[in-house]
Amino acid sequence: MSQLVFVKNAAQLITMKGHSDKPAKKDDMSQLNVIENGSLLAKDGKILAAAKHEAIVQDYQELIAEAEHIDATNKIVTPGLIDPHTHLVHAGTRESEYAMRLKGKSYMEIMNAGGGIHATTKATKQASFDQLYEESKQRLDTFLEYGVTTVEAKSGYGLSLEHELKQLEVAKKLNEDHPVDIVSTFMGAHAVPVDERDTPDTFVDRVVNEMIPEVARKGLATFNDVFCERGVFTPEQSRRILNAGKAHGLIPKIHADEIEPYGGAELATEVGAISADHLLKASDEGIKQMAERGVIGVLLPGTAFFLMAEFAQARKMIDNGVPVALSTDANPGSSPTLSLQFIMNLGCLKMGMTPEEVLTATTINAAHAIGCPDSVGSLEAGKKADIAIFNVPNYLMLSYKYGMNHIDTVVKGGNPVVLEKQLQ
Ligand SMILES: N=CN[C@@H](CCC(=O)O)C(=O)O
Ligand SMILES: [Zn+2]
Repeated sequence: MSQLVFVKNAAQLITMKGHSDKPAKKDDMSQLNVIENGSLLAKDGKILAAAKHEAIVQDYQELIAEAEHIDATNKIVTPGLIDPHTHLVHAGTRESEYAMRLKGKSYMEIMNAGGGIHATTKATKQASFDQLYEESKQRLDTFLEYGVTTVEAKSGYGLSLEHELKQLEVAKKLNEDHPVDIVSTFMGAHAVPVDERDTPDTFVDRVVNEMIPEVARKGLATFNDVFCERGVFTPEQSRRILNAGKAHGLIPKIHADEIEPYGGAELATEVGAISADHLLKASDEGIKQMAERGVIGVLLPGTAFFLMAEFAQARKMIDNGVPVALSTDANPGSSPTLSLQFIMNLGCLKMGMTPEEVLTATTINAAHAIGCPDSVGSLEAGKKADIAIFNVPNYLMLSYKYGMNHIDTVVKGGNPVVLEKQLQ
């Protein structure tokens, strides 16, 4: 028997229809395709129809009679949110570094002294598969409770073949076991390990010759990422790593221009990256090139907020034609939040984005940034029935009542997985 779910009478059904072929940019980022008093019928995990309530009732009477009903009266319905940049799989926390930063130490000072990414690498290497799985699963549960149904997850706290594979295998198993879908990125080049055997260049050799081929052979990642930043990997080393990934079928992504302008946005364009992420200090030339080549800017305002740094110039990027997506950057050092709703708030309040643009940036543009716009990111017939129902009467409320979890119900692949939570 088929499984039928009927989400009915939404005050606003925000479909995001019409942006699945290419990411939305400029004014198109404001086209949400909202249906007032909308309903949605899903069958066997896929969306059958999303339209005005009366129209669906007329066309699908018999199926509706058999369906499980979810009442969305006075609520809004959006595609399940998508987080296109997380460091989901890691062990431990770094609250002592947070306290140090509050007293004036910088993120890079802490990392150069052996903390930062190195501290989480040490904890992640020591953690068993099961411990990593359990810690990461709890984060995924929270993502889901906040309306996120797909996340990208990077490795990068192993920094050796064995431990990078362990992180990616944990992500693979979680993808199999957990309702949230995971798209994996290999990020062996997250830092040069504090290990006397390696110089930066010999470590890059290992990433290129040892790790990338094995990750690709095992089919453990779709994307290949690098932390291109002064004191971490140079643009030349990053180019080498991203091109090596491409040769093995891994699509380039890049941590670009986070701490200082370093040519990361330009390199993303040159290597044909699907996205350049962070971009707090991206140059005007880099922004222009990204717009010309359609490289998605994945902006991470939680990181700027938490590092007390300047925010990326989202307004300038959007006005110049860069398709923008938003993400938590969830990680224990620079952005320990799991709330993509709060990131949307920061997009509006700190980066000059509109409530419409932040919805585009966390649904269909985020889907494009991780290569799955054909299956998720909008409420259109044929796509996965990944649905977020928020306990607010209109989408402006998501931005207006900031810092809260407005989720009421989450449907994943046609299954109600978070049910009727009270407004918190
Ligand atoms: N900047 C590089 N990597 C992460 C932070 C990782 C960490 O501090 O553990 C980021 O995207 O912000
Ligand atoms: Zn990151």
